[in-house]
Amino acid sequence: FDPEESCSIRSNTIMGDNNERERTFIMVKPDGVQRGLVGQIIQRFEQKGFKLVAMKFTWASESLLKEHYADLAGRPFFAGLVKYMNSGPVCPMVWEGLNVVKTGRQILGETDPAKSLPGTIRGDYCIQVGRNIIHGSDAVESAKKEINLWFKPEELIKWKSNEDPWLYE
Ligand SMILES: Nc1ncnc2c1ncn2[C@@H]1O[C@H](COP(=O)(O)OP(=O)(O)OP(=O)(O)O)[C@@H](O)[C@H]1O
Repeated sequence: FDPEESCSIRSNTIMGDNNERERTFIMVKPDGVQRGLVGQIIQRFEQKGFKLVAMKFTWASESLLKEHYADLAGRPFFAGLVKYMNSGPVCPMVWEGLNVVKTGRQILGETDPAKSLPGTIRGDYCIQVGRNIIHGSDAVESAKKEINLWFKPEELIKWKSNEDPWLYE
């Protein structure tokens, strides 16, 4: 029994070979890591049906974080944001699936945890905007930029999930 072969036969039969879908960049921030929430966060994306394409555990440099948050460089909280994001390791990931950028943001909740509904990650696990435990791309274009910034192309793993035909018509 070759699981890889069985996997590709099933997916090829039902979906064809071009089943690459939208991708988003999700990152557990240093407070999420310190508070032991990496597993819970992964579980929510997995259970929804999204497919993990890349993941690492890293302590991001200030220069990488400044580039990641370049759009916010003029904001008064920028220096504090970079310091917070550089205060410990983070867990950046790439998730794939239909509408994963928009749905991913819904799974995260609002930027400000106080405005996030229970049932969302920020609604359930955190309190303040400056310690909101997770990042998620806000658009398909920014997802592409962020994925390129945090991952090398060879770190994005191509694989076929046996769940595909049970998730998509
Ligand atoms: N008023 C604020 N005070 C402190 N930190 C803030 C404030 N506003 C935003 N931030 C921090 O900057 C991050 C980026 O802000 P942005 O407005 O881009 O929100 P977002 O896109 O929901 O967040 P993220 O990009 O982290 O998913 C927020 O997630 C939060 O950590």
